[in-house]
Amino acid sequence: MSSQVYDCIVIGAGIQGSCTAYYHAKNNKKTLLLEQFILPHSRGSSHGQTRIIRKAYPQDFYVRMMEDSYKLWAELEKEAGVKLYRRTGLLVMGAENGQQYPRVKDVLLRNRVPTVVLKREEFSQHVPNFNLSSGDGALVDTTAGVLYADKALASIQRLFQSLGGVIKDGQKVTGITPGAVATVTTVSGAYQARSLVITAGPWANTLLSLTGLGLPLQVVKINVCYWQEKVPGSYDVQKRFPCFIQLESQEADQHIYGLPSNEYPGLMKVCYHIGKETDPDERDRQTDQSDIAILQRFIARCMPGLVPVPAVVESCMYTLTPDSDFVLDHHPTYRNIVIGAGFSGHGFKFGPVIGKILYELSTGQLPSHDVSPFKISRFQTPAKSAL
Ligand SMILES: Cc1cc2nc3c(=O)[nH]c(=O)nc-3n(C[C@H](O)[C@H](O)[C@H](O)COP(=O)(O)OP(=O)(O)OC[C@H]3O[C@@H](n4cnc5c(N)ncnc54)[C@H](O)[C@@H]3O)c2cc1C
Ligand SMILES: O=C(O)[C@@H]1CCCC=N1
Repeated sequence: MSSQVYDCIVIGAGIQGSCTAYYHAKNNKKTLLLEQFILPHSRGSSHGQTRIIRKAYPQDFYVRMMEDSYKLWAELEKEAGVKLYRRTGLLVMGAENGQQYPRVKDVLLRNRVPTVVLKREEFSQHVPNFNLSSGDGALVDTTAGVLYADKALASIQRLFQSLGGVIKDGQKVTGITPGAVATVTTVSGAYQARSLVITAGPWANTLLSLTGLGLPLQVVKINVCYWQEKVPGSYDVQKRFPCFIQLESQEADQHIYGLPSNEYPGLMKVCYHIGKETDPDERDRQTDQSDIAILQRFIARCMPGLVPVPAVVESCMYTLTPDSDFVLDHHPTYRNIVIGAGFSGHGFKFGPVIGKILYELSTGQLPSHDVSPFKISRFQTPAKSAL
């Protein structure tokens, strides 16, 4: 066992764990970040080149957190000297008389987020090569855009190390002994700290079971599909094509979302916001493609400039809570263990603000945002008894 006692050990070096570790180190806490795989890796939820950043949400609390997150991303960008964000705008479409679109519109306008509501007759002038569904409204959250995810993750880990933080990768955590000084055992060592933060993504429940806790989380595999432009450049970021979210559609109950052609020239990323359940260690054995069939129908109808057969399919995982809101809380039995989990397919953009909140919780400070929507006690299923 290493004789050093860290202020904090963070378990899991995805975006949430890396940001949490960074804010600890920035505040002079001796911090160890443990990761099961050799970094970088593509087996969790934070890999890939791009993610959407937006304020368009149906809940005010997410808009408020995003106000902070945009500022923190800008600080990180400056500190790292790497471009992490590109503004593209986000086109949001959904039934004018539906449940979701009017709520997103109200929340954006109430929070004075720079928003353009598009009239149907001017839609195609602003958004070429896209068919707006009948009955749908459309608006643009103009400050939204693309985050360069892989670059962001690598930059934050580098900044953490430059602040004196220690990363040990290839160190799968196999045991946790809670206590005022907790011990974390990995496949090749044991480490001690006064506080622990568990940010294990799809493996959250595997880790939490080591502390006697289970959360109602469901892990699903997402087919990350890229679709070829029939005419090169039609949906290109350089031509200012926006990101989009189609809230409800005739093809699907869940959102369909897309990012302009960027990382793979001539290929636009369009995905379905749900997938089929998987064991995170067996992700590639989950071969269901029903989401791809939904996307093909949507693309054929609404995006006639794309070939309706995916050109590239990559894999990623969501860890869903029953209400799609995150878990940001203390462990119910061990106060010096803090949990960040269940980011439900929309957590990347919040990385810095989540890192800051988890740092505040683990150092006993009042969190800078209302964390009541993220408490474990909201789940009906009682937490399993502690060890
Ligand atoms: C296809 C797709 C598209 C998405 N699009 C968006 C988007 O546009 N905008 C957005 O904001 N969000 C988006 N998200 C969601 C976002 O990417 C996730 O919410 C976020 O990456 C979750 O990060 P995490 O750190 O919780 O998990 P992860 O990135 O999975 O990190 C957890 C880490 O813990 C490690 N770990 C697990 N167990 C152990 C152990 N025993 N010992 C040591 N280490 C361990 C894992 O190896 C992993 O590296 C998307 C997600 C997917 C899959
Ligand atoms: O978080 C996001 O912005 C994306 C797009 C909508 C569905 C989930 N992820």
